[in-house]
Amino acid sequence: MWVLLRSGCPLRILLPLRGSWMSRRGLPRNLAPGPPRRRYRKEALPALEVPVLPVTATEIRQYLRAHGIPFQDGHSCLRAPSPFVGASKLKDQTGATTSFSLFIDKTTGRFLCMTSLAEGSWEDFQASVEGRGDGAREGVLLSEAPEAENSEEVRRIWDRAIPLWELPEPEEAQLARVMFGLTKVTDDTLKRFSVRYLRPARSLVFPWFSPGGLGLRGLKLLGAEDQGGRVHYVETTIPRPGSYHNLFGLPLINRRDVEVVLTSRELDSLALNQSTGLPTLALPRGTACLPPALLPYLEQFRRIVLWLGDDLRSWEAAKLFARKLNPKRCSLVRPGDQQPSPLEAVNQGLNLSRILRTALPAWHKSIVSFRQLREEVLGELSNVEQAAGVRWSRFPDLNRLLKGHRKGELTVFTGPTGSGKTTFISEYALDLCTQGVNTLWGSFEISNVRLARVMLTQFAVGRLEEQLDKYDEWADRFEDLPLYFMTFHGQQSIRTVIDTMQHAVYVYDICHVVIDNLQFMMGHEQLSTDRIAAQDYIVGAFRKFATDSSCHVTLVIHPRKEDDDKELQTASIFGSAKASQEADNVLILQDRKLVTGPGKRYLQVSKNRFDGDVGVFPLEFNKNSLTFCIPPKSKARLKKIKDDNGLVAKKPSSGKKGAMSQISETCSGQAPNPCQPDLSKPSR
Ligand SMILES: Nc1ncnc2c1ncn2[C@@H]1O[C@H](COP(=O)(O)OP(=O)(O)OP(=O)(O)O)[C@@H](O)[C@H]1O
Repeated sequence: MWVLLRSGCPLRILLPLRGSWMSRRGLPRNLAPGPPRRRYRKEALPALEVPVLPVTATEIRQYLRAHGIPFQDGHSCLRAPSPFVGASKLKDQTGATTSFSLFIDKTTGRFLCMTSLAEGSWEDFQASVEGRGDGAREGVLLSEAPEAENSEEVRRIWDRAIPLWELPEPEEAQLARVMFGLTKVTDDTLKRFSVRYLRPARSLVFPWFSPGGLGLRGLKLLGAEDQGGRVHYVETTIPRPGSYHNLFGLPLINRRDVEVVLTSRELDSLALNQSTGLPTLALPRGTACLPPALLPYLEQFRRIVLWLGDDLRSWEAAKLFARKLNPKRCSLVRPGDQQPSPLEAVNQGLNLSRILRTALPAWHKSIVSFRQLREEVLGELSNVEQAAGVRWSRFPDLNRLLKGHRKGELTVFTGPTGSGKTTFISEYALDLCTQGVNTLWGSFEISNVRLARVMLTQFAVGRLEEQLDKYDEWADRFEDLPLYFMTFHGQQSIRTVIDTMQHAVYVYDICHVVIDNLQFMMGHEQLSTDRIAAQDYIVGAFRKFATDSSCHVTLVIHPRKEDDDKELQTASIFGSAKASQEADNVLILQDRKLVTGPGKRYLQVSKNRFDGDVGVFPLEFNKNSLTFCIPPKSKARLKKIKDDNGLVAKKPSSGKKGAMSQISETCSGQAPNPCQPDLSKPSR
């Protein structure tokens, strides 16, 4: 595949840790290519590539009309004649015209020519239309996409893999079928989808063919491990997940097909296609994301059924993806006892066509009745744990209070100047990110390089300065996290920041945005009343974004200047009471070093809209790894706080009186006196 020079930005995903028989890239050691080549990039960090001026669908239409370019309006793209196809190529093998083979994404303006596979940004397209260099107009494409460098490796693995039924030992084939749950999937189905088996890695191999059957672009290896009676699947892709854009099953789609079922796993697609005969496609990275680069391939379908899995996460992903695909053509299969994942349904002997008929339309008007909501409410009630969100692995006490990290919520985080807010929130977000929560960082105060250094240290749980030989290993793993950084530094307008966040949600399926900190969007208002009004407006904008985009926003806000020895409360957040009213959660990093000695902090949850549990727990700081943990020998433990007067629960009880016993919630809801936030520290 070829891309224009300015196009493309990396996508990232967490790969599960691999067993020792795997090389660093997850391939069997005897198949791994020689010493790892180090790729140098202009941008070391996965910074968000946001168009300078975001384009709207109306502007794209106006531009095309103004330049006399005919177009057709599609579900998520506009179709136009491609300037990247020579006249001789305008007929494909079936003789049909391919003159409208350019797909322009209505939200981002990015284009893809389905015939030549040229792609680029809206600016690239305009430049080519106006003949402004890049050679794009003449179809001279400037650089080779990175996956080409993997082609040898891909070919080598593919050639060593064989169809399951050609395995010499029938027992081995049977074992593989059992491990992958394929006992009811026929050889015919595996053959149709060109699935092979790689013996040394004991993995299924799913190919990624170029559209039009032009060759092999990549592979996905699926290994299965037995973990105490449960099968744990391990995926490895070539190229890396960020560039792995395979819609598995695409070669089997006929250009006249108008309906398709989207699944999150290749195995589900096999099962569905076999038992219903319907066209099926599997998403490249499951429920983690639907990259817009795939949307052109889905334009031909008038109806898309999303059957992504059997849990609440799959359901939420299905709703998000339907927005991108145009909800009016989407239906969703709701997870439930009688509606497991497609492969499981086949194995249980269920009727998959009947399940597909129960799919719910994704689109409804802005007013809904309980009848439309009842299925969703049932979903939440029967998956209580998942409804509570993703749980932190490093902060069990946070799970006890907040229960988890949920989409669509707004968390306000505050703490005294220099108390470690950035350091803590970095670990708090990293923890979620390592569990697959696609995260976008807006660090306006400290540079992205410095932030990434803190995060990498926290990720490796130790100082990398002293073990530079391990740097590449950790950096490789870190690079695979679904983590992005906005490139802003210093003051920014809220409009630009929200536009960037919207772009990131669309392109990278971001579920968590961290803004450090709000004061950098406040402009230069001098009067305190203007500052309060500006902050209220900004908080309102983030609140609306979180709800509308079903994305969690964590917003760091400085406290008002108060006496150093006074504890902070909800009312200490700078500005009016709007921030705490709009927030679903309020977290305060209490800096009680005077009482507890250096390094010790307390995290207080002073508002929790999900279930009302508030409380406080101690955190100990490790200066080497820049991480926080619960002090091992401390008698002070998590305390749930009922109200100003008393505790409702504590586990186990605290020893000392003092440190935490006075901390109590005083969420008065009254606007505190406006005064300046503590912005004494300059940007770093
Ligand atoms: N509990 C702690 N004990 C001692 N040092 C800490 C602790 N937490 C963080 N630090 C260190 O203090 C410094 C400042 O931390 P950080 O930037 O996270 O604070 P902050 O509250 O975000 O600051 P600001 O108010 O300027 O935004 C960092 O060098 C960090 O490593």
